[in-house]
Amino acid sequence: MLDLTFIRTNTDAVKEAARLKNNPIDINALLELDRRVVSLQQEVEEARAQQNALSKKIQQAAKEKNVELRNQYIAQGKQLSEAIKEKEPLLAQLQEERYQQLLLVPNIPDPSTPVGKDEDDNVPIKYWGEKPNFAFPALDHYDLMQKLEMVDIERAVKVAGSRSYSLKGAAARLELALMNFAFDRLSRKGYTPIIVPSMARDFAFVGNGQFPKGRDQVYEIEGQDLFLVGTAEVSITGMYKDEILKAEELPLTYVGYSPCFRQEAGTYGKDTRGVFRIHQFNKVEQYIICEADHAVSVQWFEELERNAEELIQALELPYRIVNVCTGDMGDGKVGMHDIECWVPSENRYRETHSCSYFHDWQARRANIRYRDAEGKVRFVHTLNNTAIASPRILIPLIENHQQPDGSVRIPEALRPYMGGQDYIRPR
Ligand SMILES: Nc1ncnc2c1ncn2[C@@H]1O[C@H](COS(=O)(=O)NC(=O)[C@@H](N)CO)[C@@H](O)[C@H]1O
Repeated sequence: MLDLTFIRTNTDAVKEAARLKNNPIDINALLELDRRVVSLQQEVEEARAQQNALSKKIQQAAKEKNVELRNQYIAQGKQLSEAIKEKEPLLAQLQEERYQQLLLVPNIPDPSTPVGKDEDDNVPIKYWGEKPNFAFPALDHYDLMQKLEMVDIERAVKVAGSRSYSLKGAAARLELALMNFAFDRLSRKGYTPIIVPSMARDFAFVGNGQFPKGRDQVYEIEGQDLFLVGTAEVSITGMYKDEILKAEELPLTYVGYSPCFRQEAGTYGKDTRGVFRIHQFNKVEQYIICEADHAVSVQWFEELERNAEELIQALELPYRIVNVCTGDMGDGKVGMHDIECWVPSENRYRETHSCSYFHDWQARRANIRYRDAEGKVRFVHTLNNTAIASPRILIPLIENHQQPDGSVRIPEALRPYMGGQDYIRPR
């Protein structure tokens, strides 16, 4: 959410941001509604002020035993309270409408963000690693996982419907190994490990930016104010709602973990093979709450990205980084980079990580503030990046490290988390 004063005084910049982000919000209508709220607010406040003045006059008239005048004032007072009683519900309704519209206003993208319509317009900014050159007929992740008895989709679909899966054998161990590997590396950097609720209340999704717009992607728990999170990011943002942190407590650096649940509405027929796009997965998440300073946010954005690169390089996976364009980045982001790992079977890079910074767009929605060095209360800045999301990461991991004999090499960095195992071999 943006500050209303900012929208009033930077209307063109906000309209441009909405245009660039394919956001249909009508800023003129919002400002018209805002003007109605402000003027109605003034009317109610004036009426209240008159009421106060009147009550003093009533007391004065009573003191002077001027019954005539006192009754006149009392009658005026009655008219005023009638007027206020009629205006207040309308004011409350217009304020709620204005708030709901404010939630739909996008953040202003950083000038370094490429202008574009969708992911095809994202701009590659870095490549790392040698793509494997297989001297044998390489298999895709699903064939490999089936041959190595690492997955059971049929029975999972029987239990949970489409886009479900079970990880078996080495894949089940790989997932936990990867989660631990990510937790270890980030804890060593001083990030606080935290395993957060995967169910959260409505306000956490509003604060994070998933509601109201992305509601169709979220599973709801019938009859309760509880929804399944699509990312630990939602729970961490919600944790700090309405808090005022001390400057010396910042930055908060979390390495979070949660199962993630996503409806994937609108992706029918996309990535239906294997485990690329599923309804439930596990993710280790990097999350930062820092002071409200652009340069500080950019520093953390760069650190979060470097952390993920370190993990991917340790897994020996070729990847590239793309600067996500305005049309693909979503409402809340100021800047966003996706990391895409090489998937040999598709002969292209596929997204495995997403790194974003928001300035105070989330903090304003979740009302997360801090008292700065001068004692001024300000909204914090928030950022997040994927550390490891599985089973998505298993796809490049298994495909890139497959061997001519059908085995899969486990990268050195991961072996300590796999009981020292070096290869996954067919039985
Ligand atoms: N439906 C899905 N199936 C499998 N993996 C997914 C799915 N949706 C997202 N992911 C994985 O989770 C990563 C992060 O998801 S994201 O929506 O892009 N970004 C976030 O959730 C942020 N909180 C950063 O992690 C993706 O890059 C991808 O690796």
